[in-house]
Amino acid sequence: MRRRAKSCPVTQIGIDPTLVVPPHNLLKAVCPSLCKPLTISFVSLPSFAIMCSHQALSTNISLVLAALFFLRIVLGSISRKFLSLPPGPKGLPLVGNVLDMPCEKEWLTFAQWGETWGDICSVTVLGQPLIILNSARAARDMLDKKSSIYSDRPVLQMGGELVGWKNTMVLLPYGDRFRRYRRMCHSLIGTPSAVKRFYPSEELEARRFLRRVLSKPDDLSAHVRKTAGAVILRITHGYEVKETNDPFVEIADRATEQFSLATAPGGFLVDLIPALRHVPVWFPGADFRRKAQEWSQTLCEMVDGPYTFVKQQMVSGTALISYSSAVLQEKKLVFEEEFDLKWSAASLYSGAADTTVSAMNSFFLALTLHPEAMRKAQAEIDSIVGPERLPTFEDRQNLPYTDALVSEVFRWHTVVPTAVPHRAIQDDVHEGYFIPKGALVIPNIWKFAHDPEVYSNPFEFNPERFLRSKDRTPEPDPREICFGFGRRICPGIHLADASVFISCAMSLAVFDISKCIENGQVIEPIHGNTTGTISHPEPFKCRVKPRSEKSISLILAEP
Ligand code: HEM
Repeated sequence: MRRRAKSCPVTQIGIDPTLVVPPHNLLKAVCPSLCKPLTISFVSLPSFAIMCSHQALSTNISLVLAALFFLRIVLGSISRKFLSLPPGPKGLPLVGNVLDMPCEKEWLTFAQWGETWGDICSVTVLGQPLIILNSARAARDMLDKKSSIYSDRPVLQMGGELVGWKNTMVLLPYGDRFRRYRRMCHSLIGTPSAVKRFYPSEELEARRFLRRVLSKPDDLSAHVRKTAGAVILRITHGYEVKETNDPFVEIADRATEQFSLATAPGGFLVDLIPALRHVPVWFPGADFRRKAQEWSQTLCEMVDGPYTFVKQQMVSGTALISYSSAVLQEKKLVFEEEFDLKWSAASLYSGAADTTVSAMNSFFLALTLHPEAMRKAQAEIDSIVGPERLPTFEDRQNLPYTDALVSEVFRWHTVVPTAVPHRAIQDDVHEGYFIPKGALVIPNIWKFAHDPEVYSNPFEFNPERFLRSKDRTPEPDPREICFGFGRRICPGIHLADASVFISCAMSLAVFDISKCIENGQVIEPIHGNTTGTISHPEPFKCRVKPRSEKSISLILAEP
């Protein structure tokens, strides 16, 4: 209550054009009798203007405006006392809904709450309000249309503040630095046409992927991971990874693993008691401080190593075209610009690596489970591309089924099921609910992608849902939801889409994917989702073999 009163600039109720519920209706809803004086004041304003002389008019207008201003403050603060958070399960005194919070796959519990409490529901955990959105409409209304309010990120003491991940885009507070990172990303990878300059790198790395799979098909998931790292390091820093023990890939894998540990909910007491971050490193029991120092070191190595590499390549004139070299070649950077460039490039690396791995693994799982979809896509590729070459980006527009299959991969297995929480930068009133400053808003993307009102039989893998036919209009493109919302929407959306498309199309062209047979038994894979901000399909087995001799020669041919 005290927090609301302190940070409640009530005047914004009246002047914020993004509010869905007009202030008067809102006031009427909570306290009808309070609305009257306010309405009268507005109505009577024109009659003042007609009756009075110029000076008297301006004095009167000032008085009326001052009165209105005052009334709004008073009425607004009264009204907010009557407004409540969106509905949700009732919590306990002090700790709130701690015991209701799921330990894993929180998107399933959130979706159940949505069934009971509606598209916008809430819980409070140790005083922290969480607003859960269970429909894409609600997410667009709040996070897209009111993005000036809902674009901050939570403050994480261990991972963000102490280790330093708050300097990467995903945890960067909303503000000037955030806007600079986003501007840089936008100019380099923010549109499908900007991403085109990286098509040759994408195609090259996808070919290398095919070769790795051909030589060691049993290590499929390691190849998927290596390729994701290779693609993004090439694009961000023009760096070509080594086939084994690449130092940058290793350090990045270590840093991202430490990120997961550092940001795991409940992992560190300092996240609950922020004052602990001031405990000196030498203090007995302050293991978390020493761990934070060690992890911070790894993070800095991940950020500085590839950046130093690009700079050396620029000096020697051998730098490949990349996100970093494009900026560096424009001008000499001052300290702050250099900081922005290297941390935004590292943000892209950490944002890209694990997400595309998850999408590619679900592609292989989907084809293992749905050979009919694989055969349709292969027939399409065979007829359009022919047997003499591999598919390229130029073929995409002529491969509608393959394209629909990629869309279905994004929808069927939700890579980032609950996105990353958005944080309200100020108080808001949304659809009659009070959303306090600091509330975390969580879009349940998994639910949006499996909403039976939007996607028919949502648990089926069915690329046809995205194709137009006589008796079917295509279902909505999942890219509109799977990459998040508002000013925090994934900056890698076009790059991710390009990477996943080309790897899928090339793999379909040359490999058959099927269920494994062990000791005469068919191994039936199950589509399960791992818990975590980035969810992967549960490990599964599949068999990948070249479709023909011709496929082998295509894979081995030099580009
Ligand atoms: C299948 C692939 C991917 C999916 C499904 C995905 C999804 C997402 C989602 C849901 C968010 C949170 C958006 C929000 O808070 O509303 C996000 C953020 C982010 N993604 Fe991606 N992403 C993918 C690939 C990539 C790639 C390839 C890159 C880099 C090139 C990238 C970089 C980032 C960054 C830096 C953020 C943080 C943005 C911010 O906080 O402002 N992602 N992504």
